[in-house]
Formats: sequence, C-alpha cells, structure tokens
Amino acid sequence: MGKPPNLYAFQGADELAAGLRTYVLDAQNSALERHDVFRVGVSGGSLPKVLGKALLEANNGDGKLQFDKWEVFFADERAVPLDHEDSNYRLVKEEILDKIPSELGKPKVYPIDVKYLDDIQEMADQYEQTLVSCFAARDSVRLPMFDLLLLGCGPDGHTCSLFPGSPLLRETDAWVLPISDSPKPPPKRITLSLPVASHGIKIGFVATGGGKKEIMKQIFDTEEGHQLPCGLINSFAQERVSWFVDYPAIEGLSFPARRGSL
Ligand SMILES: O=C(O)[C@H](O)[C@@H](O)[C@H](O)[C@H](O)COP(=O)(O)O
Repeated sequence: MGKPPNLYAFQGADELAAGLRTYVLDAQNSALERHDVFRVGVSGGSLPKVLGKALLEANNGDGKLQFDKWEVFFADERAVPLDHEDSNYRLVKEEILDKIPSELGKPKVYPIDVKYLDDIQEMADQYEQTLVSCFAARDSVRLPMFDLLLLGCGPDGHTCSLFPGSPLLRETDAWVLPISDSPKPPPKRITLSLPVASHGIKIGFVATGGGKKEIMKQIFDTEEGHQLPCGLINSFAQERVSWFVDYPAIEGLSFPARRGSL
C-alpha cells in the first residue's frame, strides 16, 4: 500500500494560486533535470483560469518558469473549432498563453486537429499519434507519462471527459478516446483514457467552492467514491496525486487536509 493522495486546502484563491505555483515549479524543475522538457496535460472547466493566476499573477520571486521548455497537451477537449466558446484550447490560450510575457518564452502547444471535427474516433486516434510522436514510439512505451497532469473534478466526480459509470473507464489499451454523449455539454469530445490519466509523474486536481463539497466527501470519505473517475485516479496514483482545494470545498470532510501550505 502506498501513501494516500495529498490534500492541500487554502483559505482563498490567492493562497491556492501561490500553492499551485510552487507545485508546478517543482514539477517543472524536476522534469527539466530529468529530460530537459516539461510535458503537461491540462483540462478545461475552471482549471485554466486558476492555473493562469498561479503562473502569471502569483509570482513572489520563488523560481523561474521556463515556458520555452513546456509542451502543453489537452487532458480532454471538446470537438469544436479552436476559437469556439466551448474550446478548452481557447480557454488555455486566453487565460495563459496570450498572457505569458515574452521573456519567459513560449510553450509548444498541441491542440486537436480540427480537420476531424466530424469524426471524433479519427480525432482521438490522431491525438494519440501526437502523443506517440512526442513521448516515444508506441511500441517502446506502454503508456505516455506526463510530467504533470492538471485536472478538474466535476460535481459528479468526473475528470477529463471520463464520467461515472462510463464504459470508457474500462479501456485498457487506447491512450485517447472519443466520447459522443458527454453528459456535460458539448456532447462530442476526446479524452485521455483512465490508464494515461492515472500515469502522470504528478497529478494535480483543482476543486474550489461549496459546490464541490458533497463530491469531495464522496471521493475521500466513502468506499463508493473510490469508483468515481476522480476516486479511481486517487486509488491508482496514490501519493502522486495532490488536490488543491479551498475551505468551502472541504467543509465537513473527515479525510485530513493540510491547511495553508504544501
Ligand atoms: O472540458 C471539460 O469539461 C473539463 O476538462 C472537465 O473535466 C472539467 O475539468 C470538470 O468538469 C471540472 O470543471 P470545473 O472545474 O469547471 O468544475
């Protein structure tokens, strides 16, 4: 048995952003020592905004972000044009990429190929090929290992576009999967599979606000919660997982949270 996931709770958005910044910097620095590149997978939802704040507003002189060494991938993406209001790429671009000062360099970003908007199986296969070419040949790597995955948690316990009870949760082979009936709109998306989403060197979840407190209790305090997508990642990746939450999101939680710092 490994250690349980880390749960870091912060009073407000500023404190959370500072904690998340330290975490991302640590992940960046150890990745750069390991292989001179920092491969990050990010989700949509509220995550890009929080991450933008952590990276670009919470700077307290604690270290240098080397964006020119970053490769940014999408943990899930909606099958819409890149400038569409539902696009996770658009969100990441507006909240982060467009705001990076030029002296910090520019990340290399891997959006979906919009040629395949009408064929999401092909879109997923193509995105898997992108991962293959960035992470090494498929034959030599059983699963791509992100240096850092930054994920959200839906009020039903979904993460990426892996929803509770979905047959996609049983996938053991594909790295990237299409979904055509997402309960959260829009319905057509692609997502990392559960084995890949559980395989990051570090996996950070961000969940804030009182709207998350019931699902946090289920995930951390109940046996059934371990079967939810977020709970499954907790179980597989254990201490490689760190949750960044605010106090309202953990109101009434029994699982011990570390308050105020990493
Ligand atoms: O594109 C998406 O829909 C997201 O990747 C999704 O998995 C999100 O992360 C969760 O729904 C949490 O969203 P919030 O942080 O907005 O609650």
